Amino acid sequence: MKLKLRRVSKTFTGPKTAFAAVDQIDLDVYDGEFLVILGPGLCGKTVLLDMIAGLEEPTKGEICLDGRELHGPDRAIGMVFQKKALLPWKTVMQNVEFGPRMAGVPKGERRKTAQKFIDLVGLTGFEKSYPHQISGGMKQRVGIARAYANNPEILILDEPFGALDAQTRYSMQDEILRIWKAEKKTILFVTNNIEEALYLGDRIVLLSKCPAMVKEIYEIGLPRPRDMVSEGFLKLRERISDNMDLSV
Ligand SMILES: Nc1ncnc2c1ncn2[C@@H]1O[C@H](COP(=O)(O)OP(=O)(O)OP(=O)(O)O)[C@@H](O)[C@H]1O
Repeated sequence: MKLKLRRVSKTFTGPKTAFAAVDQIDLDVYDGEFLVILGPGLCGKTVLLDMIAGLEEPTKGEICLDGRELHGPDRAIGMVFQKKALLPWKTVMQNVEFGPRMAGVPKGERRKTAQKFIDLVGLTGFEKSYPHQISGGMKQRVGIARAYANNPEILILDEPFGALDAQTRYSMQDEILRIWKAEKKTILFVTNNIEEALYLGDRIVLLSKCPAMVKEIYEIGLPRPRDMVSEGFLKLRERISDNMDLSV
């Protein structure tokens, strides 16, 4: 077991009100798996991820990585965001080597690491480009390379392809599977899109509407690459769709 969540809850308290965003989530994430967290819009997915990433402290419950309880951000956990993740004044290379640089990795070594992941995400030749000079899909590739360059044990991707056009989104889904197979790191991938969840995940954790609770966990036994119009895929899509709370 890589990551363990036990009765993790988050309530935001204002001067007069309390708002429960996440309610008693129990979750086990296996080493090396591709786990998808699926839930309707505004159900509390980002709040849950922020707690795993150490950006928010749970109100109750505990989060353990390899048996050790997490408090605050941890280098073992890397994040790829939907947008605004890149430093606009830095080149692709500088963005990817930023983490290792902050960690004090010597220049030669961090260049080598950054180049490896730039190549892995298919951006060879764009090292000197700035974020405004590349497309949305390419920016997400840089975000993925940057997260991997920090050598995390778990990668969290929060709706990373949500802002991309449909065609780019499909190709990025294949890319992330290819990278996951090559690097063998545990991935926690959040989406509100059932097809995307079914195309990618070893398992899908379906969350309820806010406050987020685990509604059901699906083991997706379908072979990869998955055929989105196969009978198995469509049946599972229907089952999940029937079980998914409507957005807000
Ligand atoms: N710091 C905060 N203070 C108060 N309420 C918050 C805070 N952060 C999030 N919330 C509330 O928690 C709920 C869940 O938000 P969250 O961003 O986790 O949803 P989500 O499932 O990630 O949404 P989406 O699918 O749109 O990305 C929302 O109603 C939001 O307003």
